[in-house]
Amino acid sequence: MVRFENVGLRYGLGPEVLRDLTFGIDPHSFQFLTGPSGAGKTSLLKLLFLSLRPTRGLVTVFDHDTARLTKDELSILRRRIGIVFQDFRLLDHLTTYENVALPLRVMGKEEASYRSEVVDLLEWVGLGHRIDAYPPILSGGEKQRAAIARAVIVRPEMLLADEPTGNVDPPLAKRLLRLFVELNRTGTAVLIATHDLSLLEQVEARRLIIQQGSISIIDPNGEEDERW
Ligand SMILES: Nc1ncnc2c1ncn2[C@@H]1O[C@H](COP(=O)(O)OP(=O)(O)OP(=O)(O)O)[C@@H](O)[C@H]1O
Repeated sequence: MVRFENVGLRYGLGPEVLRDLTFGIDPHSFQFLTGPSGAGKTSLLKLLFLSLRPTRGLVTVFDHDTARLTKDELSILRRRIGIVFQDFRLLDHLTTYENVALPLRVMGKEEASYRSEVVDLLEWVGLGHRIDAYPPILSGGEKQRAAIARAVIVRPEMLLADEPTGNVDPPLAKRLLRLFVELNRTGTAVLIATHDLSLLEQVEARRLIIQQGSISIIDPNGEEDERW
């Protein structure tokens, strides 16, 4: 589904913040991305979401060499990827319901075909009472849950989440993790960037560890992954 070969990234004329990344993400797989603050997790997510291009190396997503794609082709590929940004990126002039329904509207679906699904999902993430509220009056944790609901509602082929439980308490974090696990069971490849050790302990999954811009991989058996 995704393949990185000797990928490096620098911002402007600065030092390389990611170097020599070689790894892959399989369809239907589940993995965590961990590492100290500033190690390069968000930068790696941006490469995966095709919002940044590498300064060297090869990034292949859904069998496309991303360096050869036009802007329009990139945005078509991006629709197959769901993302939960660390800063949520909800639209303040739309209600919680409208924010979550937006990707379905953009896909041209009729509201009657998705309304109950959106409402059910909002109730599941504990936002049933916030359906008609606008983002500026939501708490950080409520915004985070709305952002997660917006990313999962379309059942993307790959879901990327940047610290998706950073603003909620442990029981709610567990519930949100279950949502990601369920989504993964229905076929979505999931990658969750997190510092939260208790989250990592709840699911036996592959770990991509970024340290000082380099990657190492631990498979669910606790051994170095030999495939890449
Ligand atoms: N737009 C940018 N311009 C210049 N440098 C940047 C930019 N974005 C990130 N960096 C630098 O790249 C490095 C990696 O940052 P990144 O945000 O990817 O780390 P992170 O692992 O996600 O950190 P955190 O866990 O704190 O969110 C840092 O040194 C950061 O200062």
